[in-house]
Amino acid sequence: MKQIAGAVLAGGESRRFGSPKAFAKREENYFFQFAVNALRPFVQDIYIVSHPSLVSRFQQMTIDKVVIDEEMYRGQGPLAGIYTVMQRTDAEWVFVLPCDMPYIRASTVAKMMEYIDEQFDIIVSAHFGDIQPLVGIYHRRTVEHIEQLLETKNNRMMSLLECCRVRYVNEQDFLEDKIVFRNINNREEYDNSMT
Ligand SMILES: Nc1nc2c(ncn2[C@@H]2O[C@H](COP(=O)(O)OP(=O)(O)OP(=O)(O)O)[C@@H](O)[C@H]2O)c(=O)[nH]1
Ligand SMILES: [Mg+2]
Repeated sequence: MKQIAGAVLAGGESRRFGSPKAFAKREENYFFQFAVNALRPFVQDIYIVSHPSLVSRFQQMTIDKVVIDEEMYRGQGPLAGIYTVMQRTDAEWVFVLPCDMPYIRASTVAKMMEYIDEQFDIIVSAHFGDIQPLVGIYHRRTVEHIEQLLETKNNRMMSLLECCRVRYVNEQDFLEDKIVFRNINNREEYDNSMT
């Protein structure tokens, strides 16, 4: 099997949520743990990529690698997180998940991985037209494009997708419960999803 690393993006500021989303809870687990647990069976290493203020908290809670966004691009969003993990790993592919999808499943990760294909640079979830760049598998060859975008302060994930060969995995490839891709941005979404 191709070498693959896991990246859990947890370097946002959770401004809308009001406290670090990675440490919000669903049942007995912290949000970031759902991403970690979903990736665990399939990847060699998992990198939690966050920012300096959260590092020690993560380190107390996990055996996985906790890294911070490269200083040069800190504050530039998820692309900076993916860039950082690609600098740390020599894995050919990086499976990216956000820290705020508390219904994500290992079975979803497994099904996405079936679409890894050297003809593509990126495999991305796009169920029912809902493109989820943060549920995606990125080949390390994309790092050059990522770097170019970050250099020019273009931080949009969609800009990366536009300049790469992307396999959009949709509901015809495999049917997944919509709840799996639910991400939590604010308190209202949290309250609605927990009740
Ligand atoms: N490593 C890293 N991850 C990020 C960065 N910005 C956002 N993320 C992560 O990307 C995912 C989606 O981001 P958002 O939903 O915007 O979360 P957020 O930025 O923490 O929240 P807001 O401040 O409300 O936008 C979350 O898992 C974030 O932790 C960043 O600069 N670096
Ligand atoms: Mg944000």
